[in-house]
Amino acid sequence: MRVFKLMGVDTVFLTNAAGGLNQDYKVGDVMILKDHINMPGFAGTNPLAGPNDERFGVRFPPMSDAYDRELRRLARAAAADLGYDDFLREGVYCVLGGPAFETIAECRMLQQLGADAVGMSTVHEVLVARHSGLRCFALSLITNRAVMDYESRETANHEEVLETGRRRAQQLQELVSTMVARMESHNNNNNKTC
Ligand SMILES: O=P(O)(O)O[C@H]1O[C@H](CO)[C@@H](O)[C@H]1O
Ligand SMILES: Nc1nc2[nH]cnc2c(=O)[nH]1
Repeated sequence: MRVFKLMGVDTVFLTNAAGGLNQDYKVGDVMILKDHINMPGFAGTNPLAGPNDERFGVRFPPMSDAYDRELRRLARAAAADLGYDDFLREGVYCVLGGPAFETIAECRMLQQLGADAVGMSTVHEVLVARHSGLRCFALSLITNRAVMDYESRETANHEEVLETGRRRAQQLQELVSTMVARMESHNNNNNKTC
């Protein structure tokens, strides 16, 4: 993220595969991140720990505005125009350290804490990006449903994650490229009026 910042990048798009905790979510849904829970951060694991590099940002950066409101609005509009409303969601992503998938008790706890999806990435990058003042937009593909029921015979597995990723890849590409095209056209129009 810091190299991007030094290269003059101002906005980053992040994507991940995640397990669905929200009982309304289905495998194949695409969730716009509106917020996150940084579980490793509760135990002091944060990429911003250690001496602050003032060239990039302040010691105590806010995170209540981590996921850009305007880009989320743009994503909802682009998804509606592409006919993706049926599988578009907006919710809270919780990061855990991995690499093991969650226990049933952990999934139940995360759901009660307000998380809609659980994964192992993205939040570290967002913390560093926001510290540097980059605008962030992130999407989770719900690749599997978190196992929440002691009667269930299902288990999370990486093959299902990869398979769901392959199934939605083209639509995710379409969503991101439509957003980027609209951002470019917006920027060009603004430059003309300046
Ligand atoms: O977060 P990404 O890398 O998209 O992938 C998620 O899916 C993988 C597990 O199947 C883990 O790598 C987890 O972090
Ligand atoms: N932690 C976690 N990461 C995932 N990545 C894809 N699915 C999952 C999941 O169920 N849990």
